[in-house]
Amino acid sequence: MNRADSLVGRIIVALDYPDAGGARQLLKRLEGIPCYMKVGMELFYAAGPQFVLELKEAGYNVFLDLKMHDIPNTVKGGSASITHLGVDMFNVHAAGGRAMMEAAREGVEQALSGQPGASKPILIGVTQLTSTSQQVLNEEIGIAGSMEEAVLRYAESAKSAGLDGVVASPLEVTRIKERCGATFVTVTPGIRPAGSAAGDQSRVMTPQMAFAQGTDYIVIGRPITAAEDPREALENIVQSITV
Ligand SMILES: O=c1ccn([C@@H]2O[C@H](COP(=O)(O)O)[C@@H](O)[C@H]2O)c(=O)[nH]1
Repeated sequence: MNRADSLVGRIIVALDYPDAGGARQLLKRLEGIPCYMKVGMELFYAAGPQFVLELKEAGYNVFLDLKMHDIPNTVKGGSASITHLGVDMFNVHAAGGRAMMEAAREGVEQALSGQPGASKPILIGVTQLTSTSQQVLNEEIGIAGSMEEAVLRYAESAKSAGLDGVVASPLEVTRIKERCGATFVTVTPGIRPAGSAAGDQSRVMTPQMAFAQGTDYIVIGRPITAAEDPREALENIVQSITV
């Protein structure tokens, strides 16, 4: 496998569509490119577990981005159900606290104990959404201090609960790795190729810079899905990170 191939597998394309039909059209255009696929709330609530299974049958690695945030017992059950689906990665909100994150991990373990040979999904905690700015964090959400401190607190909490990593912006990756270790996985949305609109994202970086910071996975939606030619947009991103 060359460098470009291995990096493509670390690009997660956000399939933010209102139905399976829209997502299938994009998959057709990206056919043969072995990137990760992300199913979030919009698509999952419309197309359900069946679409996740379809992606798995087509051979994709799948990140199920449902950001669970509920009482520990409920999250444990949700986590077990998601693990039964056979996804490769899923997440919970770190804001749910340590007991909730531990329950998520227990849900995974419980599901795997009934499925010998099944592979363990990467379980990650959402720190601060990449749409959240420093001002919103302090003035609306009411968390004092810097964004970096807030993200690092959640990252440490996720690590102590036994999670595999976190979702954060690429701006925080270096400090997360310093604090939680190089193998603690970072998954970073808020990715914008040079010249593309930030939209509702606040903490953004280019794909090339994000990988240079040491991120493990980048998540990209609209710069690909809203492009006139999504395949060309993805190929340009791949080229930008391999030069
Ligand atoms: O902090 C977070 C957590 C998740 N996301 C998700 O990533 C994609 C980003 O899409 P773009 O179109 O590239 O902005 C989207 O599915 C979000 O739900 C995030 O952006 N930030």
